[in-house]
Amino acid sequence: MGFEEATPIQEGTITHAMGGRDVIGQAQTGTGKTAAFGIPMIEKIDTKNPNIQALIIAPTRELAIQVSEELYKLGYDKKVRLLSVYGGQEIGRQIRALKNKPQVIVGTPGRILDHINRRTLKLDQVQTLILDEADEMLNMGFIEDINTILESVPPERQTLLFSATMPGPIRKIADRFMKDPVEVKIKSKEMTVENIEQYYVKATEREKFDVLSRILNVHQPELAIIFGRTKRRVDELAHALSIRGYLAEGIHGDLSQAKRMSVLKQFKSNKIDILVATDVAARGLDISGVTHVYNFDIPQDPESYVHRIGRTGRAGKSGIATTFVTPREMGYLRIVENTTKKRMEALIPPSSDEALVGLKRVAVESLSEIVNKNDLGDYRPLAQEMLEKFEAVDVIAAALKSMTKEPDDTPISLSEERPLPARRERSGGGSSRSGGGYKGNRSSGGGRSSSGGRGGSSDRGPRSGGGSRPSSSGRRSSGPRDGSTQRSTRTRSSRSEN
Ligand SMILES: Nc1ncnc2c1ncn2[C@@H]1O[C@H](COP(=O)(O)OP(=O)(O)OP(=O)(O)O)[C@@H](O)[C@H]1O
Ligand SMILES: [Mg+2]
Repeated sequence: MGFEEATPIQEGTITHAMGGRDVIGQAQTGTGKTAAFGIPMIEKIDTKNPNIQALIIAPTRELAIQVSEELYKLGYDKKVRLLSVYGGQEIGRQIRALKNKPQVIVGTPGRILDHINRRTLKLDQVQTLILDEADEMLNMGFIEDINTILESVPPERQTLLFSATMPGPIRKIADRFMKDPVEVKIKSKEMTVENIEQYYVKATEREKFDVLSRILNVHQPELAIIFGRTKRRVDELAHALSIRGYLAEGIHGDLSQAKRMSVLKQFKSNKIDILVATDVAARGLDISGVTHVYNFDIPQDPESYVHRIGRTGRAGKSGIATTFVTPREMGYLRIVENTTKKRMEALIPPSSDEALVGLKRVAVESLSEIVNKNDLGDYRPLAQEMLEKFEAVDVIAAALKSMTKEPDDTPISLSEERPLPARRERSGGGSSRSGGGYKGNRSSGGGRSSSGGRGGSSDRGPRSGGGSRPSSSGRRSSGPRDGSTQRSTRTRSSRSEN
């Protein structure tokens, strides 16, 4: 795969895992945790044994697909048979594929459970169980599903658990599911990788969009991800950006699986420059070349911030993260900084003149590129003709002028998002969160109709915190990512979300 040396988390965990120990691995985003669990897992597979020998559970469909792609590469020479099972894909096809004796299964909790219930997935020979992003699966309320899945896996298995963040309650999972695990935590001063420059921009809710477009014109990101708080927000932002001429598409949990995959594919192949996303795209996704991450809405908790900005600056590359904060939300900014142990630098929003400078620079770049291609054929005689009439510098200036995309002020409409409830800075840092309650408990989503008026539904899991957290109101959305869906009332269609 062209790797030259092991990353620290790989160096720290592979030997233990090969020795059969249970391992908890924590390291910053983009530092190769997939291969850290993937290599020992693949090494252990007996290719002559037709049974399922390893099960990897990931929180989202996109992640399940991506992890299986990386494992496929790792197991390619050994000819390990691998299958991914996730919601949104036709179950009949998966059932047929399961008959081809895969040895490794990568899946999302809901769909794995579905197959267990249909008796189409036999896990009694599993020797390695891996939980990727275990804390997110807690956030999403998958704890009971995971419990049930674990009952179908032999207790003498090896268990590996990996994530960039490990809030306290994850230890409970470890106590419950793991045997004397080795904990490998790659120590670093900060929770986020050094090669991500981190900025914040103070702007009111009304100013945000124009400030964003000016910043985009100055930054000229090659590939950017913009995070919005709710599904509606993401839809509106993607639409508004398209109106202003940016190549942007939205991705969130209400879109069909086919749409989610096609948007990601377009983004990976540079057909769109900007991916607008809810937290669905925040975890684990490894898209090379993401140069910029924007938090159009500041995330509600520090872990989410860490994962969101970790979509850039991966595998040693550099990246820039910019977080918008409304004046009332400054407390959240401090909470994030206390947790990550890293100060964000204030970014002064560029003026429209400065944004124009950025646009002019783009024109210069594209003109230079055309010159360098040296494919001007019959344009040259026309150029000669013009040069007889005008000064060369004027002709070039005119060309640049006509190529410069003047800042677009086509009106757009964006529903106002209420700021997060005012929250004071807490001392101590660490895994600071409100209400003392951990957000992972599905049944603790009390007070969920208390913040009436906040539009759009969150695309993340349930939250506790005594109703102080924003929650979905009005619109009902499906899927376990929606905190408003109580376990007991969970429908089949919501199950198939994952
Ligand atoms: N030893 C290595 N040398 C160079 N690149 C590597 C190495 N190991 C993994 N990579 C690459 O680094 C990128 C990030 O890896 P990966 O997605 O596993 O990160 P991660 O730690 O799981 O991040 P996250 O916390 O966001 O899930 C991938 O493209 C992967 O192929
Ligand atoms: Mg990962």
